[in-house]
Amino acid sequence: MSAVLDMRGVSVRRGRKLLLDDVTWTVHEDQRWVVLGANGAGKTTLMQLAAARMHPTTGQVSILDEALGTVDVFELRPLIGFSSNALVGSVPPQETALNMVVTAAYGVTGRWREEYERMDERRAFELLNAWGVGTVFDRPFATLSEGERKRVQIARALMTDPELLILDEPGAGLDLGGRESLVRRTDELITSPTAPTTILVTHHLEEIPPSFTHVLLLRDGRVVDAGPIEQTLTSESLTKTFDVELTLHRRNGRYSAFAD
Ligand SMILES: Nc1ncnc2c1ncn2[C@@H]1O[C@H](COP(=O)(O)OP(=O)(O)OP(=O)(O)O)[C@@H](O)[C@H]1O
Repeated sequence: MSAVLDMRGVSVRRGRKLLLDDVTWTVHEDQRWVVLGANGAGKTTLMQLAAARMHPTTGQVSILDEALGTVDVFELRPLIGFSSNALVGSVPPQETALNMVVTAAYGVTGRWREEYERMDERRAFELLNAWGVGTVFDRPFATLSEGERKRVQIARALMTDPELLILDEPGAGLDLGGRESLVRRTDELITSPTAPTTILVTHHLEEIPPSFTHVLLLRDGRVVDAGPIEQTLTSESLTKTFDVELTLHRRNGRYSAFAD
């Protein structure tokens, strides 16, 4: 089984603050991971490393068999689909939904841009349609609802047909129907034969699609536990992670937790 992502003794320091502390984590090709942790636990920092957007202060990160620090990250990034709110700040006000998706391809096809443009646009449009936002393709991204933006961001993350897909809080700000539809679509996506290896960051257990196989629990930059979801996601591990007495409930492959 080959490792898509491998972190060994990874720490990230900013000033006096240790954002990640001695994290060791391996993600294999056929696995789908959920990352859970309280606000400020280090989840987004961990995803920035996994998406080759940041280097560790100490330790080794290897993505798709390339060691960070020895590889051109601009060659690596198109292989990684990254959906994160961190991206939204850099979107020009008039950028349309279609362009949000199509520009993700330029890293791969920029050299042949003139010839590939129509093909790229077609693919982007198909992805928008697949995620239920085909009708807003010509609207400025900035004017879309939160739910529509989330779907456009996922379509963008899939544009380059990535080998690793990272969804950082894709359900944040969605209403109940939007969340359920996202869970269903994500589940369909990741159980398809051509699905990329997927990592999902969430604050809400209800957002975990049933087909996720593994969980990593993070607290204060350290790994509390990591492993197969059925054994690792327990009332005890959640209580340790969130520092609140929690009881885990599981029904039809979906999860929820409540304070005692
Ligand atoms: N450049 C920085 N300098 C100092 N501290 C930072 C810096 N960037 C992030 N932090 C801190 O590192 C910690 C981890 O941040 P991170 O965004 O990774 O957490 P998170 O688990 O994603 O949180 P949330 O769930 O609230 O999004 C936070 O306490 C944050 O304030």
